[in-house]
Amino acid sequence: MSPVADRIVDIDAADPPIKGATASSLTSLSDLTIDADPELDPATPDPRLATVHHLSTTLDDARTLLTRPDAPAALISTTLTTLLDAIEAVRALQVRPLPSSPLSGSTTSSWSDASLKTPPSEPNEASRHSLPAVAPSPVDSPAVLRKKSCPSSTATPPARASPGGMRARLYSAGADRAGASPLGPRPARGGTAIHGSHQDVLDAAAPARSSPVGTPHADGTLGSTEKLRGTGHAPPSSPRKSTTPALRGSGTYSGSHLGSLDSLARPPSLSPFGNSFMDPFSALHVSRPIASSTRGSSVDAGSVTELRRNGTTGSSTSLAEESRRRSGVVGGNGVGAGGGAAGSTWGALATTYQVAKVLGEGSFGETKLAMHRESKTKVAIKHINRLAIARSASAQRMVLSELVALISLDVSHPHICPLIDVVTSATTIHLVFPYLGGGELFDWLRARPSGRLGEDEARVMFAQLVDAVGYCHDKGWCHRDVKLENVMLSDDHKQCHLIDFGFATRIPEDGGMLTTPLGSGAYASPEMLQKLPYAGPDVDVWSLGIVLYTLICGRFPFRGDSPRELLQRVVSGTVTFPTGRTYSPALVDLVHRCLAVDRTARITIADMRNHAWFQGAADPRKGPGMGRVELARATGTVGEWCTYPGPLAADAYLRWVGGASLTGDV
Ligand SMILES: Nc1ncnc2c1ncn2[C@@H]1O[C@H](COP(=O)(O)OP(=O)(O)OP(=O)(O)O)[C@@H](O)[C@H]1O
Repeated sequence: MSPVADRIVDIDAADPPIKGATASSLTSLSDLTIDADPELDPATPDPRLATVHHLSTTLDDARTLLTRPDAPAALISTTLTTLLDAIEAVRALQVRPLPSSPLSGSTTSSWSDASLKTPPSEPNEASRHSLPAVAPSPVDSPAVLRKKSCPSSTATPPARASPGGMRARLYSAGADRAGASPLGPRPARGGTAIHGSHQDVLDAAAPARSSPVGTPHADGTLGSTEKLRGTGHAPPSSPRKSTTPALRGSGTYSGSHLGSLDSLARPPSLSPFGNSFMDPFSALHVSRPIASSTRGSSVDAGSVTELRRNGTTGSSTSLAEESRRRSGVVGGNGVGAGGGAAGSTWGALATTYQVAKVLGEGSFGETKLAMHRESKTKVAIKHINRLAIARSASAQRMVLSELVALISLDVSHPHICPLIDVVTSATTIHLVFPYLGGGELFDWLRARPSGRLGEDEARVMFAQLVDAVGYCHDKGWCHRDVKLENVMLSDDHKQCHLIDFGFATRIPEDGGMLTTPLGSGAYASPEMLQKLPYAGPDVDVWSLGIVLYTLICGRFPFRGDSPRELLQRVVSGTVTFPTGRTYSPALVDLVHRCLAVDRTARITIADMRNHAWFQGAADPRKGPGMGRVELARATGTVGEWCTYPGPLAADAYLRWVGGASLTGDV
């Protein structure tokens, strides 16, 4: 069943349903029950539903494609283009949620301890009532469209223009069931193979690519982590990865390099792929497997900078510059073609958002702070350079994964940073997220004088993360890149939010196994490191164990001077805690259960929720800094409205959160 089939779409529920205008009168949408616009000829299919449905079927197709590790590059490219077009078409409908909604229950998973449940909704009530009125859309006249299931659709009709406002209330009717697939049945088998050549990067026998900031250092202090994907060469560089010094560099397994947390400042990354082994630009650059990269145990940050420079083609031209230079040349393989805003540059984006400073640089472009013009809400916009990804099926697959996963997961979990809008131009895909001002958990932890958290503090943070990951699993997705760098913090550092779903994939529902080794070195499970099959949730639990240990101890549990050494230590099953401090037995037990080498003996998320370490704790999601945004989402309010499709409801979402004191200049 498609996601739309699980959901009900009400368009201007203030209108009484018009009897008789049901599925039977909408021949091309025969399995829909539609209470239609009285102004609409009952015999005429409502193009809005077809547009929404087209997005649904496109998402289904994309989901299916992502289960095929061997999917042809051309098909990935076409699917991505089709999905972007479909999103753009729905976005053009200007469907908006209403400021109130008959809400279903919270979508967050429950903890065994009642005290760990989602906070009450009272504070949110006030914010709901303070919402500004939603301006009527010029698109449509009132109608109620209730959708029960989706037919096939091949075309994306244009939005129908008519006087009056069309407002949509979107809420989940069934997609939030635990384990229910918002995109239909789970794939029979197999994972998301990024790219053929990328599957061999985890050969533990291969010499490490050197970096001082890679993964666990020999003393276990925090270096940043290196993703275990791809061929290991650095793509064309840009001098900035993040505006804040942080350990996100081209990490390796170098371990003889000792240093304090402070001394291991993250060097500016030269790679749009940051710390990744994966090559998103395989067509642009000759693959350089890890084995051929510079080896050695440790180098300093400057050395790494040089190494990474040398690992590129030597071009210092940033992707953005290259894109600008070659504007209009994109689309060779279809990625640059199409899109509702294709042909323009950033015009469509500028209409809605005022883009400001660069926050950091991701794999395919910069992430920038911006302001939603109407609500004055701060957002973070991830700009994905279409030229850059057009050259690489693996890069397009990552973008496709992130889009499909985030739209599928919607915005209904308080600790997953939601995708709230997608704007497409000829040269760039803009993914819009709520702005999270607290930075990465990694940086925040490292900046603390002690470099670690006490158990009570860690429990609150970790519980949120476990809840987020468990939610993904319940929805049939595994993240596969859970790490401190992919957890963003709210302004007050009380709330954490999982980001970066580029490695996310569907969990095989038939007990099948995933086989693609992905992830980040320090957080990679034994089966990832050994290129063994895995179920999906098991690798996320391992990564959570690494996160928990690191939060408490201020260093990674495993370290090695090479992938082989790291692997040896990982599979040894020996986890030691720094001496001189005391740890509760429950904590030690939980860490050991998460880091069980045998993945079948590893604790599950469900059992983690019942674990003694969480018992009797205060609600991990109740923090003094929890703001209206989080409250709204925690109670399911905004999430329920905006549950499908995420980008569709961006405008209303931003209206909703707009009052949450995010009104400063950007
Ligand atoms: N919602 C957000 N609010 C504020 N800053 C953000 C947000 N999302 C991402 N950032 C920042 O933007 C930068 C790049 O973003 P992001 O990590 O999403 O890119 P990426 O392409 O996924 O990176 P990676 O190379 O790890 O795959 C990071 O430094 C991150 O701190």
